[in-house]
Amino acid sequence: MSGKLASEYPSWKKLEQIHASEQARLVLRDLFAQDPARFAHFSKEYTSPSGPDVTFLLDYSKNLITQPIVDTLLTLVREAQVEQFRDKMFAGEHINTSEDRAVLHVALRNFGDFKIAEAGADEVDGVLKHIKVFSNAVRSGEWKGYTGKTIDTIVNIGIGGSDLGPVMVTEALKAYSKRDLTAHFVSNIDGTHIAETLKLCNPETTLFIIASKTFTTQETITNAESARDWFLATAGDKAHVAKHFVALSTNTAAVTSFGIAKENMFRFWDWVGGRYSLWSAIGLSIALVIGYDNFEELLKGAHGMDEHFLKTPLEDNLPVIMAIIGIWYNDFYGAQTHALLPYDQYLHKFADYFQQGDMESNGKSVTKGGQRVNYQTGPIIWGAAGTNGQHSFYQLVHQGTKLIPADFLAPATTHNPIAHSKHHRILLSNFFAQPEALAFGKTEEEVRKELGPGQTEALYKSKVFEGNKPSNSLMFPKLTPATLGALIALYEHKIFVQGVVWGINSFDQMGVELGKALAKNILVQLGTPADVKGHDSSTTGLIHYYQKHRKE
Ligand SMILES: O=P(O)(O)OC[C@H]1O[C@H](O)[C@H](O)[C@@H](O)[C@@H]1O
Repeated sequence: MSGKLASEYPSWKKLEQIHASEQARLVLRDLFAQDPARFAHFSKEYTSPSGPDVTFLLDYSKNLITQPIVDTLLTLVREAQVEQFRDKMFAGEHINTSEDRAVLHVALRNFGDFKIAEAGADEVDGVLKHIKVFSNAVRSGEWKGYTGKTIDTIVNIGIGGSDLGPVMVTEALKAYSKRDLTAHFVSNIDGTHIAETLKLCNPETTLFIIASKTFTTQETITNAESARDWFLATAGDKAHVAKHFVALSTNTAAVTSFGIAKENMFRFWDWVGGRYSLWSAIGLSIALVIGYDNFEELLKGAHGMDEHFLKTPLEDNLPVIMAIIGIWYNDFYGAQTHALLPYDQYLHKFADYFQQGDMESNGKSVTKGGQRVNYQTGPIIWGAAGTNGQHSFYQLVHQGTKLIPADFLAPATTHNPIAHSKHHRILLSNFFAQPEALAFGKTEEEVRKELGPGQTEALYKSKVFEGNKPSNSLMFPKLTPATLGALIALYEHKIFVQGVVWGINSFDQMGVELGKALAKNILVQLGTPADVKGHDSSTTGLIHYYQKHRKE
């Protein structure tokens, strides 16, 4: 984030040379054969330095790396001044330069530990208390709807960072949820999303949570207005809105003008980026679903990782290690994507969540100093929960032409040990088998031996697995709130490190603006063909087609 081009660092050139000269020798079969202690050399166990117990194992031995490569990548991290920028972030310096803002999601889970000098950082505790009191009141049934009934349904209306974090975490921690409180999440402007959700709700027992940092997002405000109309169609009196609508926002004026009382607004601050906001008031739906104490465990688990990131030497620093491995493939091997593959059904939204977390952060092509980069920045993030992916896209990962680095994640113990954990043992056998198959493959010799003579050459060849496909494996004892908090923070800091090395601003999102502006312009032209002006022939043709075929 110094704004310098990463390719100008001496170690970048060195890494290019190493890649060119060593690539042919970076073969996992050989690397493991040469070093029987490779696992010990390239794996680390994390233990939370404070707060609730969190441990996990990061095995990064199945990567196309050697110690000199790791050392050179760490030098790159030093040359890019990652440690200095990390310290600036924790101190509240305005490292989001384009918006002149601090980047302080770490302050939301700090519990008075690090000293942070930024307006609002001292208000975090007050908001947490507000979340605690409110979520307890709703969960206990003390908070009543306008006809005196207990709330049994919550609907979070938000999009992007005001949706994905709560969705991912409430799914991930479903085992901790209050089963008689149903949670829905409405994000899409497509009326189908709110309409189908409202069919499942009773206005007397539903609480709407309007989650929007800016409170100006078109999707969220439109959905919130439709929800309010639906509610008032039954409730009648506008005064009842106070019992059924709360807001999570930084924009008090817009919240009150929507009709939500000030005391029903949960605040946060401009130094919380949308995609880093689940730790803030945006987490209210999480606290409602899993209870405030579990929400606090999530935050404390993340805080432990913050401390680890802040205080651990680079060579043992897990976010740094994951970041440099990613850079190695992204920038020197030309890998375009990175797959997140949790072998845990509860984590089925993990990749969706980090699509925004990573791609909105590091999807930039200009440095902080305004120079066009001459290397690859953020990877395409994708993935799905195992074993589902094995039956759809793993074929390409194993035998396709692309290099797809992947992270495999799994808990040692399941929350659902049905059939004496038979399911879990089968799940884990796949979790162990896939990285092994990717790394070591199957040689033609092995295939020939297996099939015997007399087969076509094409058949022998089609059954060869080249192997040498890299992956990280991340295993933890059980998916607890604190463990999840630590895992999310691990990836957040990985993204930070990569952004600093690439010299980009990971904390703005200018790239989403153009489409928004064009859509606004088009919205007022949708009436008649004569209104459609100023577009290329393709866009004009598409709008005309719509105008010809619409029924309403
Ligand atoms: O929370 P809001 O202000 O409604 O913003 C919701 C989302 O809007 C935009 O799409 C931004 O790019 C996202 O980062 C943000 O999370």
